[in-house]
Amino acid sequence: MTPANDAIPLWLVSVICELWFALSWILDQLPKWSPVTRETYLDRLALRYDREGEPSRLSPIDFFVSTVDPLKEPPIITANTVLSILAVDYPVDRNSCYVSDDGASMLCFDTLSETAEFARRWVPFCKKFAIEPRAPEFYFSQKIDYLKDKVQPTFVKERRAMKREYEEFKVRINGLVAKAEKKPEEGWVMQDGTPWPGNNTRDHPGMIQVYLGSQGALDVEGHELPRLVYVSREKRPGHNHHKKAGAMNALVRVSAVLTNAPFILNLDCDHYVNNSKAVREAMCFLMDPQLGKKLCYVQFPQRFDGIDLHDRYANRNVVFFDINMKGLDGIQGPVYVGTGCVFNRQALYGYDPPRPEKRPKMTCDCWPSWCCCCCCFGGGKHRKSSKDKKGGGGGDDEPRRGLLGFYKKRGKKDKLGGGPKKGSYRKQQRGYELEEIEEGIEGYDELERSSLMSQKSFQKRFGQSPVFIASTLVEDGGLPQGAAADPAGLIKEAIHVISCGYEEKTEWGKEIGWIYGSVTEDILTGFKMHCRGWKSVYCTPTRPAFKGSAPINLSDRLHQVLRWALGSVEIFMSRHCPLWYAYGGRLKWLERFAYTNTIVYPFTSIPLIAYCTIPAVCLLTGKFIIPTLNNLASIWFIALFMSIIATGVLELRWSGVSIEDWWRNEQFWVIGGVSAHLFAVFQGFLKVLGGVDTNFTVTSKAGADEADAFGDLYLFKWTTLLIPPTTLIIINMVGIVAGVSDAVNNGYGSWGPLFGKLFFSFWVIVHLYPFLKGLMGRQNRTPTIVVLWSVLLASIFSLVWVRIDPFIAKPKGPILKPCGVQC
Ligand SMILES: O=c1ccn([C@@H]2O[C@H](COP(=O)(O)OP(=O)(O)O[C@H]3O[C@H](CO)[C@@H](O)[C@H](O)[C@H]3O)[C@@H](O)[C@H]2O)c(=O)[nH]1
Ligand SMILES: [Mn+2]
Repeated sequence: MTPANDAIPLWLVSVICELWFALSWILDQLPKWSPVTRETYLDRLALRYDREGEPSRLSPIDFFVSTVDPLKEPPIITANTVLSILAVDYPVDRNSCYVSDDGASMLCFDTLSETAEFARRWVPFCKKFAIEPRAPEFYFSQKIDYLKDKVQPTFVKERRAMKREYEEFKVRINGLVAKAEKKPEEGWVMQDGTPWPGNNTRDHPGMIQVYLGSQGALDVEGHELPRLVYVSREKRPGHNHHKKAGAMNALVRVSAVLTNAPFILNLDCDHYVNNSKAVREAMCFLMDPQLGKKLCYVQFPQRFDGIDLHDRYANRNVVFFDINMKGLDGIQGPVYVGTGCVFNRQALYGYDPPRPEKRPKMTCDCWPSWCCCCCCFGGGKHRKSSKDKKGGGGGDDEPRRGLLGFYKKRGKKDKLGGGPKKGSYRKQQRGYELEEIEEGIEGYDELERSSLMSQKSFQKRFGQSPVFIASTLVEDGGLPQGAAADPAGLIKEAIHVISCGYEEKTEWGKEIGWIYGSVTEDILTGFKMHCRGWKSVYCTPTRPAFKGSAPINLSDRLHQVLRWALGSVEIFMSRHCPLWYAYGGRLKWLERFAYTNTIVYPFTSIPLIAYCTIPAVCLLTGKFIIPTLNNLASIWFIALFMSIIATGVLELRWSGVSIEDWWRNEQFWVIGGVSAHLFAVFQGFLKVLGGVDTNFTVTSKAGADEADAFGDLYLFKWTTLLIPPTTLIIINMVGIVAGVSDAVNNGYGSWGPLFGKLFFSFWVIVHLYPFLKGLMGRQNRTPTIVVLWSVLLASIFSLVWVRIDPFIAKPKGPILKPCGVQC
């Protein structure tokens, strides 16, 4: 409201930018108002479902691992992930591992055979000595005293032997990799002499191979091992395969036919199980008799190995994982981030969560829930988290009500009455009554379900597989009666459900399974579930449940961020945009805010670019956007500034995020903002506005599957990505030089205002500093072209400003230019 009269256009631009920043700040801030930290009690879970000497009643789980390109995703990494899964601390007959190979590579296939063989020794070793993590590569490379807490006398000897065997295993895998480097003329041939069906990776039949499991090999000590299944879905030219989302949906169907566990744990091929109790952690929520029924998934934070000490490009993303996600957990639940997530199979099938009975509400529905938050301001956080800690009822402020509707309930044996009477569940008495009521409506529930959905409508929804459809109706997961008796028939059906025509005219990818239409299929998939009213839970065990790898070089990182941002823009322009999708549904307001934030953030790149340019323009033209303030305005200004700092400090305090991590996050917000996000906005618009040739579409998709992400296209991409930030750095540096030399020439009087301007330029440069380091430092192929382009752009830009000076109304007297010449 206090325009800088001599620089109205600049002032206007900055006010517009500020308005957008304010809006996006609100979108980011509101969903963080009731953060939740959860605690689990594994011993109580065991008391209830997994007692010594009794058969375990823990729910079965199917692990999904996705891989696409054995050259970019090294087989030894995938093998480690698989080994860590086979060795988790969970009943073996309730654990299966499905590996999806979108690259149809025999290398991956052979690697899994070797891995299955090695698992026969690795798994009993892990279980015997309770080692962590159970991915051999990472276990053996730990720099800790491995004798600590280990009492068995044979440990040292067996560890040494195991290490040697792992080295041998690695040699074998490396041998396979070396062999795979050159494809023979006549294509690959399998060990038994038959040609590999996946020789043409774009045109091949579906392939399935089952290893281990009850009918397969036992471990060296004679115990059963979890089942391991290799799956490569059918690929034919002319079919859209929908990248990872398509691969996941194929696995959903295969696993339904072969094992049909009620829960599904999804991992990227590079994310191994770092905490062998991870599944149990998730079950603390999913098998909770009350909370569990409402949960679509339990998400774990993504943690990473092998990131540079200072995490230059904010790969760890701690601000997101330790602040935003915990905030969301207090509303309707964290977003799904693509890996490290345990799903409720029913939620993937597009069913609604159990519907609460209608009953008079005490509060008016028309008020968004954050109004209620305000009322219990202060106590909110603590009340909520302490409730959650009890494990019962969860952080759930809805009245507890009976169940009606489609939700598949746990079998009778799991009912509360059968469990221990004391301990974990505070709402036990209450829960028991409810369970009895549910018992009463159980039969009705089933009837209602089958009458609502005739066989026909089932087929329209799930596709033409009677076996699959039957599996969706099995209480408590597991195979339909009699199905298990015919393994050959099951495999045949499994091949059927991964054929590429299977999803035609069904709801797959539209309403059920992983949702298609965005390269960030994860956000979309989770969003759909939250819209249906499901809740999710964020589980953060002290020992990270899963660990993965992240791109630590600048161009790869920018490329990754570009894909995420592009995915968001795609959602923004689709029918699923959180701004207008599913009103009147059961998506909570603040959750909608958070999703809106996740998809509009790339647009912040535009004001950000303006904001990074303004300081340089100020320095070059001698104008300034901040007018001389009166007292009241200064108080407002300072108060706003202090409140922002205060929220920041509070956030860091409750989340435990360090100042350094926070600062990296700020820096990368600017770096990504002025490069990748900007490109994403343009690519997104070009894509939607239709005038885009198919080539361009391929480019944006290639980012998601890494497989085609090389060659000139890739090179071109990262060079362009680097140009805007480089240009910004250079014009700001030029601006600083110009400003200082101007002040030097004009004497001491002009130093005062200069400091203000210099401050803003420094702000830009310190934010872009990691980028500058990445550009300069140890890069082998120095991107000369980028530097040239940027210098060129920056000098043209500066010259234009100096010459035209649109913000200077009428120069009185000679003005000193950066060149130092009076003109
Ligand atoms: O056609 C494809 C393409 C990719 N993938 C798999 O998808 C996963 C993720 O790919 P990656 O290149 O590692 O992407 P990131 O950016 O590291 O992944 C994050 O972001 C993705 C969404 O953009 C999510 O799918 C991931 O789960 C999430 O970890 C990998 O396991 C791939 O093998 C496939 O299975 N089929
Ligand atoms: Mn990844």
